[in-house]
Amino acid sequence: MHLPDPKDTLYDIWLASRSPNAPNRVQLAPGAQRPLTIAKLSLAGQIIARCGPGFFTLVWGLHPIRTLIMLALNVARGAFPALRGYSQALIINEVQSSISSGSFTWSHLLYLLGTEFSRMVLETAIDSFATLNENLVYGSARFLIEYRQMEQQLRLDVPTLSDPTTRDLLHESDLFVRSFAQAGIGGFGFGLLSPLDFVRVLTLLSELASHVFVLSSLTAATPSSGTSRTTQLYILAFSLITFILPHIVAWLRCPDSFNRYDDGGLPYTPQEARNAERQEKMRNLAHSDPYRPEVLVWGLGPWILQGWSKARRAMLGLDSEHRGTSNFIGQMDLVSSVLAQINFNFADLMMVVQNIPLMLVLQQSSGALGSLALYRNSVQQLVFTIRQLFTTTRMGLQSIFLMGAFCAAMEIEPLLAPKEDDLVQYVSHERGMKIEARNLCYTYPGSKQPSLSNVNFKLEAGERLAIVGHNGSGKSTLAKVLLRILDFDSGELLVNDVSVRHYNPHDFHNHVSTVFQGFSKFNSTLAENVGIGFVDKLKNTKAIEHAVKLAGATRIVESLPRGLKTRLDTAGADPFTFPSLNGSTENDTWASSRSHQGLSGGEWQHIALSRAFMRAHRPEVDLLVFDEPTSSLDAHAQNRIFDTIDDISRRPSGDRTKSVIFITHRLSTVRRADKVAFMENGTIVEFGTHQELMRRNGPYAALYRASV
Ligand SMILES: Nc1ncnc2c1ncn2[C@@H]1O[C@H](COP(=O)(O)OP(=O)(O)OP(=O)(O)O)[C@@H](O)[C@H]1O
Repeated sequence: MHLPDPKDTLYDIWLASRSPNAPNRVQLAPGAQRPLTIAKLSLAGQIIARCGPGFFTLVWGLHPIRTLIMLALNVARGAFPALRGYSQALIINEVQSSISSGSFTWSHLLYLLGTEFSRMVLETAIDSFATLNENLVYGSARFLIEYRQMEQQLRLDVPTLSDPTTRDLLHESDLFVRSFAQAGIGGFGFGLLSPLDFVRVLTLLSELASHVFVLSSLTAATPSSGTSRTTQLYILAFSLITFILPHIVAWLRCPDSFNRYDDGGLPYTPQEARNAERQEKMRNLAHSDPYRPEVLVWGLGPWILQGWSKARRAMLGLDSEHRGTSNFIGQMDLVSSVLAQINFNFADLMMVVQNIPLMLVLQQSSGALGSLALYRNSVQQLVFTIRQLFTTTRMGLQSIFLMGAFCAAMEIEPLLAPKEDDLVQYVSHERGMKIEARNLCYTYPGSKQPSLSNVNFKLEAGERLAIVGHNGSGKSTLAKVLLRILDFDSGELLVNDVSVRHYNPHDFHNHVSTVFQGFSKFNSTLAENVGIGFVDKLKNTKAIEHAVKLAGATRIVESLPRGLKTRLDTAGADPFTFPSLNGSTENDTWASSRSHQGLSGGEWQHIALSRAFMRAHRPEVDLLVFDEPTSSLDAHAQNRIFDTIDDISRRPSGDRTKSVIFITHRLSTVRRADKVAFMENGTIVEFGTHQELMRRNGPYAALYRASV
């Protein structure tokens, strides 16, 4: 049993909360409910102690007065149902006694109804004000939490996000954020309880207290009846038991239905998590446009439907296939249905028994009908409130763990960010970036084979390096390591004679420009697709036109119906529509959808190159990395791109100002490089000028001869 240690971080505590109870069970799926054990309660206590005060101060600081009003009104709201019942019972009692005494008048009845109506108006007014006030407090808190989450998400780098445990942490942190989405709007969002919903607990407690008060005053109503206090207590206890018993029997039949969130929205067991994942995967395959051609060509429809329906049926508990296959399970079904019937009959019986204390109350309160109705209503409400409190507390416990995940996620530091003491400011080199790799090794998380092993090379400032090699030899991985997208496991990478790990990646990225092999295609305008290469100039049409010209894409732009403003159709490659970054007023989706335009693979490559050229020519950029920049371009376009890269990376006088690395399978372009690195099995096996390597007559020479 893990008990928190003062040295444990929030992350450790969150991690411990996910460990299963029994040693042979698997780790709880992200979002799965923690079992109710002493150890887990102790962890929950630690989370509250560590991140509760900070969190609540944060939310409290948004609207202190409104939050106070919200708390007070939620206590008051709790008394409303009992008050309502009480007031309506009084009316019935008065009408009953006036009829029996012969003094009934319609005007008196109207007066009573008028009083009740005024009470209702007042209650509604308070309720509306409370809701308005609450929405404001909730809205601000929701924004703050979502903002913090977005801010942190954007700080995190690829290695941090590749860690499976970090991904689980962020998943739970996201559930916490989602719990705010519907907080306060009738019920708990996604079956989750946000910390703001804790005011509901106040309401429930106050509701509970008011029902108990009404009930005790009813049973103690007529001392003249001669019933002792003990008997009155017995009556109350008896009626409570008769109302609670059916719930207990139902719980014995199916404890899970009481334990879990009742919207079925969250996975509970690892099996459910797997089903949820499969269901989602199949749904995406069915709905997503980019997969459509292959779904059709390979005839995947039935397979998708079958996979989805199996997972979905299991999620919805409709999996009769499993139930029908085994005799034992069949028998269990029979037992279960008999139990259900017994439970049903039992509930019927209880309805009869529940009337016994009612009769006693009726006898005590001189046969007042209002009291009878009030009594019955109060007991029902009381049981309902107790059950709600139980569910809320259970959900509350889970929300504490999710809050722990959120707070722990906020503390994650990006893996590539250097510690403050190690930080070195990047200083530009006049001739470009100088790079030296010493025994670089890297294995992707979860992979057994290293993708880079003992990579050694040296690139002087201003030099051009071509990286070539067979598929899967590690070229793109090396490019990502050099670009500080990925870290390396061992070895050294010196940039301008300083270990690259000392640079802040954000600072370092200001000095590079690149085209990735799998560059992004945004479902947005052409201008935005290019402009995001240098966000500062996103609204600068001239800068975008210049970049487009450098990439030789002017003809493409001119051929489009709305030029730079044409929305590029990615055929769903981008799952979400790229938001209008430049605050464009083009909000007529219908009109813009008419001007959607698809591009060919080569045209898209021109757009990606334009994006890189948005900043490539800037003086602060010291390194250009192109991963297969011309793989889809014709020979003329390819030559023009390499000429442009050449122009950009030197002054008019001819002096080099930028280092260039390009990865290519088109070996005819390699002659443009000063050095060639030939990669095999994750390492550089040959390094030198094209002529040197040809003279060596090794694997590079063989590949060159085969391809040219
Ligand atoms: N995200 C990943 N996770 C695990 N392994 C990966 C990942 N990406 C690449 N690899 C593996 O790393 C190795 C090198 O891949 P890389 O993409 O660097 O090769 P490449 O030389 O660029 O290939 P190509 O010429 O086909 O583009 C391959 O064996 C590949 O399977």
